Amino acid sequence: MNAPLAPQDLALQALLGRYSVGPKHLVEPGPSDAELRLMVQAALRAPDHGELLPFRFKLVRGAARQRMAELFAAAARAAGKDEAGAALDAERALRPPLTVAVLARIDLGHPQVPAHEQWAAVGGALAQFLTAAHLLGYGGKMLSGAKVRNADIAAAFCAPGETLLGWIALGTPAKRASGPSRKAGVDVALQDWQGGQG
Ligand SMILES: Cc1cc2nc3c(=O)[nH]c(=O)nc-3n(C[C@H](O)[C@H](O)[C@H](O)COP(=O)(O)O)c2cc1C
Repeated sequence: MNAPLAPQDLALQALLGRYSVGPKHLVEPGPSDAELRLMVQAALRAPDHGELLPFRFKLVRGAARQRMAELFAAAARAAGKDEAGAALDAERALRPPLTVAVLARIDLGHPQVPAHEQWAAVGGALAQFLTAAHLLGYGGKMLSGAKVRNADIAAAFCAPGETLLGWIALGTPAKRASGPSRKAGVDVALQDWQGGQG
């Protein structure tokens, strides 16, 4: 019999088992308000140089879902899609039990923290948010697409100076996700620095 896993091993096992779960595999319920606050607390534990908080999570709930669907449909038409394509895009706004818009607030003139460090903090926050969702038993996937650059959509979600990164689809996973294995990834991502160039 295997020795029981220590709590820290269980946490690591759960961490290594996080895969994105796409909207078509997400069912009700989505996370509660208390769980969402925990997920944002986890996001706030990401490294953030200068504690600039260069991100915001905006919940799309209630009547706002229909408004987002209308914006998605209009963006699809503006991009030259027919009515069937527009309906499909509108459906993307309505399908997940909960959608969370992710916004970046990058201070391009910050005297100590360059933009790339602020973007790193945004990515860290996103990863922590998704991992916390997974640890709470939910599935989710970060999605963007050309619509994040649609002027009407960007204006609807962003305050001045903000960038719309995309939307996290969240819900209960209808099936166990097992995503890409990335088995070779560690050998690519982990290297010794040889002391020379590059
Ligand atoms: C900012 C951002 C935007 C993304 N946009 C999309 C997208 O529009 N469509 C998509 O299929 N995956 C998108 N992805 C990738 C998925 O969220 C996911 O990371 C990828 O499918 C790998 O799956 P995994 O998280 O299980 O490793 C995006 C990821 C990030 C960080």
